[in-house]
Amino acid sequence: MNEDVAAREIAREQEFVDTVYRQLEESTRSAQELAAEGRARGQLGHEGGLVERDAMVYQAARRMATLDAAHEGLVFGRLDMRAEIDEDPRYVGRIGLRDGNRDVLLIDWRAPAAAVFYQATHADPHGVIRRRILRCSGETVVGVEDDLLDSEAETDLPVVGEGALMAQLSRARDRSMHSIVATIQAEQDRAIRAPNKGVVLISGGPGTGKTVVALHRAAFLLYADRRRYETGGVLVVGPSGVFMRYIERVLPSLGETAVALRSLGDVVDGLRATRRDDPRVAEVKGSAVMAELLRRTARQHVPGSPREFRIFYRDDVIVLGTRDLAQARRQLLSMGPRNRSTTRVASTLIDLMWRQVRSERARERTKEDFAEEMRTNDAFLDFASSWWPVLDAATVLGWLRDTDLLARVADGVLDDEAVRLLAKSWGEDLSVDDVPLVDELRYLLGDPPLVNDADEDPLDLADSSLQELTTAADREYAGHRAWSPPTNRIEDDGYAHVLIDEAQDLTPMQWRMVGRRGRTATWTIVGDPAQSSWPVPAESERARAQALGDKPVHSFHLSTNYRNSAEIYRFAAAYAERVGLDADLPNAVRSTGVEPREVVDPDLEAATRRALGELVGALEGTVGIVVPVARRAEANRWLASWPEFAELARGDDARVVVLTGLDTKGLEFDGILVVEPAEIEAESPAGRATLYVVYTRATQQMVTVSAHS
Ligand SMILES: Nc1ncnc2c1ncn2[C@@H]1O[C@H](COP(=O)(O)OP(=O)(O)OP(=O)(O)O)[C@@H](O)[C@H]1O
Repeated sequence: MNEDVAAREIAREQEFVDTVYRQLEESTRSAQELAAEGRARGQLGHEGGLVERDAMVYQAARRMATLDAAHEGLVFGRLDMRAEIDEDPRYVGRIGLRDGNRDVLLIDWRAPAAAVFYQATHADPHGVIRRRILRCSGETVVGVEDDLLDSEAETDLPVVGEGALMAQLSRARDRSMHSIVATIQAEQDRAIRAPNKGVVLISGGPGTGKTVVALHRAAFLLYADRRRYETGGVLVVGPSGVFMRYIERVLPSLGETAVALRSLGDVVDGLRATRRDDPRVAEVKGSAVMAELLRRTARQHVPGSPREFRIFYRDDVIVLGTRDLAQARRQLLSMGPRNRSTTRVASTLIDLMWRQVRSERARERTKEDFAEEMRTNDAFLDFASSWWPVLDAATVLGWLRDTDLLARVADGVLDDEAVRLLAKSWGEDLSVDDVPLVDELRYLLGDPPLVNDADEDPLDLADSSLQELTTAADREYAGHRAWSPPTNRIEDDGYAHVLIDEAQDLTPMQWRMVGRRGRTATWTIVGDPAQSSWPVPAESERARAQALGDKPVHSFHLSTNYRNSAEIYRFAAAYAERVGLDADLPNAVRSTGVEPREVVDPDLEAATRRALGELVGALEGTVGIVVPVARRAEANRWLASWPEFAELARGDDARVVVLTGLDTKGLEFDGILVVEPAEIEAESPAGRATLYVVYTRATQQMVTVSAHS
């Protein structure tokens, strides 16, 4: 195919793309005019609805064009069909658009009419003769890539290009993930468009597109039933803040903003944790038995609360002693979550006290008189509210810092070693693994009744301190949420759809936490068991099954690795087999001719420096230096002291970064430099799976460096 043909085809497509952008301008102008007119008339009727929609479409398109300008633009696909199906070409884009006559100009990629763009194959062309992908930079078409799907069709359509998929896979990586909307493959498309019932479970080995497929599915669901998901909310959960930042631009670039993106440390509204516990501690905190330990904790006496109350009533001294209070506690706890019973405390105590009223002078009064007097008695009110205060979950978790209390509630639940680890683990701030514990306690304690559903009891302590957990910083992602802001109340925790990425890493306690947010939701769950860093998979499986209840599960499997070069993935797969990981081994399609290198050099620092120099010299994009946790500080010091990399290692979009094995989950780099892989393998019970994850992060080149062979 000569270059003239390619240039001519590009020029033709440019004409169409120009028409699309002109139409956008046009729609906006008329939208603005109509809006102004509507405002002048003081109303927006049916026309007004259309105006607003056009204006929104325009805004969305603008944002997308700037966000992903370097990759695919607003218009990215064209189908030429058999003449008996459609004589005109069909264009597919990130949003749908109509021309002045309201005829379809551009089909939204999520619309049923666009499905054929992804599902047509050589074996089954679905009436498509030629599929074309347009590469744009901003509003300019810079290339076209064609696939002739129906070679038997009589056609004079020219076929240009080498294949868009390979071009996209070979591009240099920056620090964020991109949309794959133009090159979604047929097996991925089936998972993206799966009917929204129950649970869609997407599995597949490393680099098979699980994350991108899940995100495109979120965008698809919002398109298919916008009203439901915008009001009910979509929760997307990934392993870490770094990972969430890595994927965060994909949804907006698909036109979606109504999604809450959360890392495991900030699933609970109002809490944000980034600190990770040592793996052994995380194993204790994540285990399902913590639920029993916390159930006991939530029933404890409030530390430091009064254990007795005395009051003089007429001729009687009334005493609420240990036994009475124990009885009152049992009674209140049997009525449901502790905070919900705050409105019943006064009446429960008054009942017990009234039984002690004996004197004649007192008996002249009725129980109602007595109750009335107590309800206005400051000493009684003070006692009741400090004996049975509204409890906030984080405070109750803090009770476990008391080693006696911890030993009491852990008796028969945790062994001595686990108790010791837990006792040492509490930091100044919450860790990622503390968050599900706080959430568990929130549900055990319950929310205090709201003012308007409480009765007239003066002990209605409805202004819960839980409310204070919400701050502006807690809602960094609030912009992603089109529905009402978080209230931190249990009844508002639920979402209409819950999407879990890297699901193999959720601990049982984390499954309980996300499960509470998806009781009535549909779910998308993606993961790869071989990459799991949780040491007791069977326990996690059980917790997952519980979280999902009896929802029907529809499974999809992805089988092609689009990330790693074939050379790198061969190395990783051989490792997985050698160490006995029961790995799902996908087929890596792209070969670079560059094998991974294993360097052994007693001077680890010099060898690392040399290897890094070679990688940044050979590659255009990012390089990750992956080190054992114990060497992270040292490796950062090395990097800071090497002047030749100072520029590359600076800033949020640095090309070179230092990470631990767990930090690399879900991410990818052009080059990976693994320092002391044997130590990464040895540093945690699931170290082999972690090292397998590390070995599957590079797109182009990988080097390992060890001091000893
Ligand atoms: N159809 C596709 N077209 C272009 N690129 C794709 C396609 N599918 C996947 N990719 C690319 O392959 C890489 C891996 O995708 P992704 O991270 O979603 O895989 P994953 O299965 O979640 O990986 P892992 O489990 O190893 O973290 C990404 O760079 C993604 O953009």
